[in-house]
Amino acid sequence: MKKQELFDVIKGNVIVSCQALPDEPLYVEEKSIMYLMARAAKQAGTPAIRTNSVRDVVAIKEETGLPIIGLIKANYDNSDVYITPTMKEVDQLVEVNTDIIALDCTFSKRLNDTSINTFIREIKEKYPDIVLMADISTYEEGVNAYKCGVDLVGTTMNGYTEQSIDANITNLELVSKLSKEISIPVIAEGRIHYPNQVREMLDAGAFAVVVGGAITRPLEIAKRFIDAAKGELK
Ligand SMILES: CC(=O)N[C@H](C=O)[C@@H](O)[C@H](O)[C@H](O)COP(=O)(O)O
Repeated sequence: MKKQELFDVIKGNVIVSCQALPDEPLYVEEKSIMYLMARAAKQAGTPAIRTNSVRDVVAIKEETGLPIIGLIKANYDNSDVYITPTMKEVDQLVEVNTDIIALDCTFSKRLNDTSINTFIREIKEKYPDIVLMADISTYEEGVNAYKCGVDLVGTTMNGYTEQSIDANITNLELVSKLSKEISIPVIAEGRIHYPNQVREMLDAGAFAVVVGGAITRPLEIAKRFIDAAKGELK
């Protein structure tokens, strides 16, 4: 799907993130089962799916035919960045026709101390038509990614990096601030657990909202209920 068409279908909508890492209950070694989560999300009306790994991109595309925001989580020594951290993962996602490629665009330490600006430039040189979603954790990182020419900025990493913990800004505030400053879609993503938060994010300026664990991670969902029974309501 072309960029404008993608933007048209996701605008004002909820994108469901369907992810299960090897240490999670819904990860099955032999075969991806996340396409079943994606099937449910499609029936509910989501216009796009965010997912991790080549096998889930392929399985979910085949099942739903929906556009995919794809990423590959990969850990490297001496690097704090794990969402599509190198060209190797970008190549793999391009190979399976991922519609939007999500990558960490924070200022966290990257492999061989490379800079995010250089990495974005290299990706755009290699794949001029690529649509990139920058997963950021702070306002400054969002503005920087925008200036580097990414197509969308998401608050995915807010609260997960040292610099964002220090910045102490909620996703709602971040969305509001960024959407006033940059002229590309700002996607609200990360710990959106209740439907009313979706409305708040859109009212704050979010172009679209990604909801993951609250829909597709049963362990996380069950734990919230169990914790509530113990008086630990979050
Ligand atoms: C921080 C990180 O690695 N986030 C990942 C990015 O793709 C996913 O594990 C999250 O599920 C996704 O961002 C959606 O967020 P939430 O599951 O909170 O709705």
